[in-house]
Parts: sequence; C-alpha cells; structure tokens
Amino acid sequence: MNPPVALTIAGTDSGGAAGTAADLATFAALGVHGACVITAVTAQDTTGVSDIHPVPHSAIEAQLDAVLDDLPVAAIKTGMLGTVAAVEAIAQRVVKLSVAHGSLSASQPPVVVDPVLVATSGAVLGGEDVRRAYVDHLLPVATVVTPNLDEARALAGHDGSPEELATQLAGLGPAVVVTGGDPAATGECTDWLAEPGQPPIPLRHPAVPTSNDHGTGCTYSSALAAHLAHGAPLREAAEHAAAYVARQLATSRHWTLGRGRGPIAHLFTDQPSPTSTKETA
Ligand SMILES: Nc1ncnc2c1ncn2[C@@H]1O[C@H](COP(=O)(O)OP(=O)(O)O)[C@@H](O)[C@H]1O
Ligand SMILES: Cc1ncc(COP(=O)(O)OP(=O)(O)O)c(N)n1
Repeated sequence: MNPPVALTIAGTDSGGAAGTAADLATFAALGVHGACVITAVTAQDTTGVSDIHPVPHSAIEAQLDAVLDDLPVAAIKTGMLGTVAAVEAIAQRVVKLSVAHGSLSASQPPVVVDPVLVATSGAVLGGEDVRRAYVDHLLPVATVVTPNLDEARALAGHDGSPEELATQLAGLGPAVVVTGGDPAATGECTDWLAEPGQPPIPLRHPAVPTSNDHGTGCTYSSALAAHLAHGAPLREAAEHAAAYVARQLATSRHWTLGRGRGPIAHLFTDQPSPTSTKETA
C-alpha cells in the first residue's frame, strides 16, 4: 500500500534544524512520503539567520504545479513563506483545491499553517505586510493554524491569554493551536486548541528541560500534518504531534551541536508509525 503524501511549503535552514529539513524528516519518521515546495533559502545556524533569499514567485508556482498535478497530496503544511506574494499564492491554491475537490469533500487535503514570522533567535522571517497577508488571505482558508504565543499575539494584534487568542483567531475560520505555554516556569507545556464555535481546550504535557529546541515549531506542525495525512481527527493529531516533539526533544537534550540553541532531533526514533486510515492511489 502507498504511504500518504504530505506537502511542505517552506524555507530551508542550512543548519538542518528548522524549515524543510525538519518537515521532511518528520514526515519520514511518521510514515509519510514528503514533497516540498521551497519558498526561501536561508543561511542559518544554531545562533541565528544571516541571510534570506526569497525564491522567485514563478519558481514557487512551478513547484506547486509539479507536486499538485502529480501526487495524491493528503495534507499540506506551510512554514516560512516570507513574502506577501507567496502567502497570497498559497491561499489561492488552497481555494483552487477546495473548488477542485468540492468544499465539503472528505478528500480535500487539510492545510496546516505554521505562521512563521520570527525565529526564536529573533530573526524576522515575515514582516508586517506578511502578517497582514496571513490574516486577510491564508488563515481564513486554512484547516488549522499553529502559532506560538508571540505569533498568536502578532496575528491577533494585541496581547492576551493563549486561550483568548486561540478563540479570537478561530473566529477567522480555521481551528487554532496556540503552542507553548511557559515550560521553564511550570515544568509543563500547554497548547490551546480552539475549533470554530467551540470553547478552547488545554492540551497539557510535561516539558522536556532542554535548550536544544531549534526547529521545534516546524517539527510540531509537520507532525500534526503527518497525523492528519494518516486520517487522524484533529485533537488526536495534535496530541500525537506534541508527544512526538517531546520524544525528539528528549533525544537531543544532551547534544552539544553548534554554538547556539542546538537542533531538536530528527533522527528516527522507535515510535511506531501511526496506523493509516486513508488509502492513497
Ligand atoms: N521544552 C519542551 N518540552 C516539551 N514540549 C515542548 C517544549 N517546548 C515546546 N514544546 C512543544 O512543542 C510544540 C511547538 O511549540 P513552540 O515551542 O511554541 O513552537 P515554536 O518553536 O514555533 O516557538 C508544542 O506542542 C509545545 O508544547
Ligand atoms: C527556514 C525556517 N523556517 C522556520 C523557522 C522557525 O522555526 P521554528 O521551529 O518555529 O522555531 P525556531 O527554529 O526559530 O526555534 C526557521 N528558523 N527557519
């Protein structure tokens, strides 16, 4: 039987921790064939981002055509998009896909949007115009959006508790997982899941004490997309994704790679692949 296919639309990280390196490794670890559309090339290591080179719009469109015209994509994840043109182009593709599949069709691939705006190192990966484009164009057509607390505040346009922000952003149309919590203070992470029209739910798990966490958000959103590609319902997919991230953080916690915040592990772990409920062509 074929594995499900997931597509990541994201930037590269030359240090191999975040971006498409994290996404494709996570897909593979979770039994999903990964395809990728590169939106930007970054010169990046464990200490920060030193250069960003956006991929020309026509090359992004050509990659999207190549993948979507050929492969049976069961889930899409977006990471660093970097420019307004890229955000708008992806939003238009999602609308086109929903028209092609019929908006209520179960075969419409879920779209996980990780609204990458600022890296943990402080590097700006999407400016104010990009933030606006997410709110106006991509969030309304996404299945689920996975901002960390800073990104949720930026998207909502004000400070607030994670549950308030999750509820507000879910009002734009997608389900929302505001990730993170305050692991250093509480020893626990709380991700808030809000589905449109429903009260937000806290998803709690123990925090792994580590500073090797570069790529954590990318790994989480890819794991979420992988579980959705296997046919898991959203809450279950979110819980499995957090468990996967915790296991990978535990694997890399004593590593001494690089001078800054080291990478989350992308090595294969002994976690069994999820059972797929989807058949693919
Ligand atoms: N120290 C940690 N231990 C366990 N899980 C963590 C830890 N830090 C973050 N997570 C989890 O990783 C996922 C991504 O969260 P987050 O760190 O907020 O992403 P980002 O890298 O975008 O800031 C969430 O499920 C969050 O709860
Ligand atoms: C190319 C690229 N995409 C996304 C990120 C952000 O990564 P994330 O996993 O959200 O968090 P940090 O790596 O910043 O801790 C990135 N840095 N590069």
